[in-house]
Amino acid sequence: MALSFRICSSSPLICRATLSNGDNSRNYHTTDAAFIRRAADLSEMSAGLTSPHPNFGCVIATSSGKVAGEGYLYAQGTKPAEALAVEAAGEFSRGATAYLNMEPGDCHGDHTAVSALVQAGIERVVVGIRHPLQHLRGSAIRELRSHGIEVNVLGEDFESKVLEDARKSCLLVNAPLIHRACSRVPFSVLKYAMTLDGKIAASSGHAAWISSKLSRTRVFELRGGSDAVIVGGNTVRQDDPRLTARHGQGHTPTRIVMTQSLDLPEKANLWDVSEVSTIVVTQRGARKSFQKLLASKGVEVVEFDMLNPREVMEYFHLRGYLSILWECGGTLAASAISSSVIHKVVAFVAPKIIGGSKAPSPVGDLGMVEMTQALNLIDVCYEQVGPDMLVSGFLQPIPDLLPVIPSEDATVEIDPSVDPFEPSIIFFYKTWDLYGSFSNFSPHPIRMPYGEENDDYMTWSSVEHYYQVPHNSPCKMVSCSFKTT
Ligand SMILES: NC(=O)C1=CN([C@@H]2O[C@H](COP(=O)(O)OP(=O)(O)OC[C@H]3O[C@@H](n4cnc5c(N)ncnc54)[C@H](OP(=O)(O)O)[C@@H]3O)[C@@H](O)[C@H]2O)C=CC1
Ligand SMILES: Nc1c(N[C@@H]2O[C@H](COP(=O)(O)O)[C@@H](O)[C@H]2O)[nH]c(=O)[nH]c1=O
Repeated sequence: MALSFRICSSSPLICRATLSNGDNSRNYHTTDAAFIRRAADLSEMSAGLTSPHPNFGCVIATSSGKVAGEGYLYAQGTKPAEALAVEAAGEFSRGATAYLNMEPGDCHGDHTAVSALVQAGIERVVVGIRHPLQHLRGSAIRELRSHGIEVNVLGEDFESKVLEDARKSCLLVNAPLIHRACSRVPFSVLKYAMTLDGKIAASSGHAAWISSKLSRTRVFELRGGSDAVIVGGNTVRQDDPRLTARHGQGHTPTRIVMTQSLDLPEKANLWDVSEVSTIVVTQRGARKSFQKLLASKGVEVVEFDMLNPREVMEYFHLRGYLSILWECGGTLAASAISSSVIHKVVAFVAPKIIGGSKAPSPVGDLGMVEMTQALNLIDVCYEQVGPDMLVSGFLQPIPDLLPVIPSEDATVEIDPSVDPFEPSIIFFYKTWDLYGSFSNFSPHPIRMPYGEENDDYMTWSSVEHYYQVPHNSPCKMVSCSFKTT
């Protein structure tokens, strides 16, 4: 059975989906699957810009299978995909079906997405996946149903191979958020370019360039879709990289350098933070004078008692980072894989041979001695990019939301033996949780009275800014009158 999209320019309808042969229920599933996939594709158009929110896409289709309107969330804080789609569809929304790659995050009293669908007269909503965050999960679906709208969730209300594939595309476009919901580290992708004989540089360390220009543009896109790019100290010394996204649009990720020695050059492209910030993570106490030099250039230095990929990733998870692109050499890559923080691998293989028994390879020592120990990638994809072959796959599967996160109605205590009010346990607010505005890293400002008898108020950009105020400052907290905006 085939589904085709035909462009129609004479009306606000964008295109028409037509089905050929097959029985009705299969047609029904195929249509739903195709529109859900389209919603997932749309949602990915703003990858990197919506973080820490998910990528949302919405397609409004009439009962005759015509697309009446489409929308996707452009960036954090902009109009929801659902509102844009019903605006585009206009009167065609009445009685239509809305396809959403993900249940809307009906967050902190903001009902814009649900209201837009209800007010537009949508009759049925098909949802690819429920919202992965526990406190948002199920609320929008319940709200829509309370307005008499039929809501179908893929994998819950009906199942078939074609719908399962569509659901998978919804999991893929929001893999970073789903990992956030289920683990304590950001979603990490290890990317490298290697020659056909498996080298990521010549034995001299020279690596510019292995992959083609077209492949490197794809890398810029990957960077643009990530919250941060990370390299090891040796890559900074060898390559003096910029690590910017230069594909001409969108977001540029934070650059992170992981170095134990802090033995880095005084001048480097990464120390130019005029357009993008750089964070250097290092061992506590390493080269204090160099730390000062970096700070004077505007580079943030974060010291760790135990500098290893897991500690570093847990730290960036707490800072709200959703996705990290590892562009390091084999030494750090091996350490990151061994620490189980790499979820996906993206390799550009160039049809070149450089040779050299000492030339570096993409992954250093993992301590494996037999081929049976090799890590097998799953969901592997192959794509030709110019002269190169792009091979990608997952080292860890995307957690399946169905069994891992129960719906809000069926929520049970994860560990009933842990009492959240036990005094010895400290719980930190996270930006994406309920009351996330109290997190140190939330961008919400806080406002405090300046003194006991003074009507003046001081405002700090975030809780972290407030924390940085010296304890003996007259600005210190005198009463607990938090006002978050
Ligand atoms: N073709 C490609 O895609 C790429 C090629 N390259 C090439 O690879 C070569 C560099 O490879 P490589 O030396 O492996 O570089 P890495 O980027 O892996 O850097 C290794 C360094 O990372 C730092 N580090 C911090 N913590 C750890 C840890 N827990 N485990 C391991 N390392 C840690 C150390 O820095 P420190 O010594 O400062 O303490 C270490 O020396 C260069 O020739 C470069 O051109 C690099 C990236 C991609
Ligand atoms: N040599 C090599 C790559 N090398 C990676 O790209 C970094 C340089 O980035 P930039 O300075 O922003 O252009 C370098 O430090 C290393 O991490 N990448 C690739 O896609 N293909 C290549 O052939």
